[in-house]
Amino acid sequence: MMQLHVKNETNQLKAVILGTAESCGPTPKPEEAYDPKSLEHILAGTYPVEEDMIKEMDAFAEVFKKYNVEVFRPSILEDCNQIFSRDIAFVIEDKLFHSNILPDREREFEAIQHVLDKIDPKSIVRPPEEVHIEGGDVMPWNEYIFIGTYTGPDYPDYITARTNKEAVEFIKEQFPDKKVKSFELRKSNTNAKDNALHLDCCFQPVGKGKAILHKNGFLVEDEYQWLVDYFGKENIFEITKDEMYQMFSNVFSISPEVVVSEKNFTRLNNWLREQGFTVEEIPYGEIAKQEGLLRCSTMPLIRE
Ligand SMILES: NC(=O)NCCC[C@H](N)C(=O)O
Repeated sequence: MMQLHVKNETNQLKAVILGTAESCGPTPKPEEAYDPKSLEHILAGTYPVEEDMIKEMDAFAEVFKKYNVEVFRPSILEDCNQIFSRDIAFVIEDKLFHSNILPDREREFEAIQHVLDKIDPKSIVRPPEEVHIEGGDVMPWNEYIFIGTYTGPDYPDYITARTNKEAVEFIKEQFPDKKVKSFELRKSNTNAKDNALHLDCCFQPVGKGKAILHKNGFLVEDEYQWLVDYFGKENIFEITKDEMYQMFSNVFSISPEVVVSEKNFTRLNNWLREQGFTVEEIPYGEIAKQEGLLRCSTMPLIRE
């Protein structure tokens, strides 16, 4: 049996699910897009092709190999986009939660059954139907759990709003000893630069107490300010609107010392190195066109 263990975003990674771009299907029709950045590339004729995305994910898998991380891949479903494993499930402490994801993406979960079979069924939790939640919005951070949400009355109008207020209440009930801190995110179905699709699209902790952050991703200034005060201004790398769009906050920590990042994120990668991190740079610019990057492609199962 596999013993799940995830307390935060950065402890030494031992086992992870990494998505796959194999058999991800043809370019979607505009009406099939479920995020504005994919839509933009569908309309411009620049939507990424399978072969290029497979190469990018292979490079990511190589980094895991270098650091002796055990990697599981989803089984391949025909013509199904399975790149973003992060959202379909998430682990907090010793429990794996089966996300109530966008219905268009529900199929992706069945492809990790071979991993679920290794886990004690008592450790697998399916939230009730009214709880909408995706792993990109959930970040365990030691005594805290950070959650990105959207609670406006127009929630049903946003295909980009994935985690609702029922989810925040549900996580609070599941972890009464943790401090659950939620953040209202800015949503746009049509403009990717004004859309924080998930919390990890505008914020992510790195190391033991630093963070990457973008102010405009947050709807409530006090909530953004809470993060600045919690981490300390000197420990924050504030990214621009364009850098959020490029997915700068969606790098991925293998340990408190090692961060996997996109090779063209020069300003961020230099800052990380100045802070003492080892930066493993890989190409991920094609996958970025689907409004997800490295954190989105992974689902950690065990961190030390
Ligand atoms: N955690 C993430 O931010 N995941 C990225 C998911 C992108 C995908 N195109 C979606 O809209 O669901």
